[in-house]
Amino acid sequence: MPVSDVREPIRVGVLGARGRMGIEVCKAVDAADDLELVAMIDQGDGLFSASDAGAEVIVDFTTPDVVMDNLHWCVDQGISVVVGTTGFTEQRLERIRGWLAHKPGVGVLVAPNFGIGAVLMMQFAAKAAKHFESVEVIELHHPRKLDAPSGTATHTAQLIARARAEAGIGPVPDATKDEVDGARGADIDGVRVHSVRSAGLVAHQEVLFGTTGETLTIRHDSLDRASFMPGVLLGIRAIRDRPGLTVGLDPLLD
Ligand SMILES: NC(=O)C1=CN([C@@H]2O[C@H](COP(=O)(O)OP(=O)(O)OC[C@H]3O[C@@H](n4cnc5c(N)ncnc54)[C@H](O)[C@@H]3O)[C@@H](O)[C@H]2O)C=CC1
Ligand SMILES: O=C(O)C1=N[C@H](C(=O)O)C[C@H](O)C1
Repeated sequence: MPVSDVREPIRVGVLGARGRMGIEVCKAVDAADDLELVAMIDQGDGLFSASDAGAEVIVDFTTPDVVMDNLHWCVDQGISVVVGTTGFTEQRLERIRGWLAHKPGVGVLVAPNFGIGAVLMMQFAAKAAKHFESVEVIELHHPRKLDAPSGTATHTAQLIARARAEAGIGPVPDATKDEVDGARGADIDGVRVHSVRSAGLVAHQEVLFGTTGETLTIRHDSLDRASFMPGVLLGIRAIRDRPGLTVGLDPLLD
């Protein structure tokens, strides 16, 4: 191979490196020939060790309450970021766009779910949405998850709501009066979302559609956190060539 074709490995830092996802990401980066794990940072470690180590891409799997500060710092340093942490509202995404406007070479990927099957599940749900009058989302996760509903469920509900609005479908029919708060789940843009937490689960979601005489259930199961790694590695490899904000893994899979 000519010398000019040999690319240096991408230098990667991981935030939340001692967490469930962080540990898995460190293993996956370490095992990839074209990536070099240069910084493993968790709570209490300084972010500066990532820039000192020359990280070119940082992966963030931390918590919704710290991720914006982490991201702001990375963008300020000119480091591209792959973010799996949840808690992203449209207001948060807009703030990131504002930071990136001053850093034209920097890319940020925010993906509610890096599982390829989960991305397809969301796409299939968005496609099915206009054909069914009823829809509910049920997400099921391990009991140590800090947030509810999951980022994936929120994103799915938003996609479904947008597809219904574009197709001119009215509200989901529902004559039920809540006798107990929460019995009908959370309302996200008019779509009911139910959160189940149980030992033994990792990350799962069902989207249940219904119309006259038929139902359609679209279900995805992440049985192991290894399921997220192909998507995370894809993001790391792509993000330096995608300046600005990318939301969701979809454009990288096309
Ligand atoms: N987008 C996706 O595909 C996926 C997203 N997630 C999301 O990723 C996030 C992390 O999930 P888990 O790994 O299960 O949680 P976890 O609680 O196991 O790990 C979070 C880690 O972040 C660390 N941390 C907290 N503050 C920090 C800071 N300021 N700097 C550096 N590290 C800090 C914690 O000490 C902990 O080790 C959650 O928001 C979860 O919903 C989880 C799985 C897949
Ligand atoms: O906390 C988790 O575990 C997961 N979080 C993400 C979410 O909230 O959607 C992705 C996946 O569901 C696993």
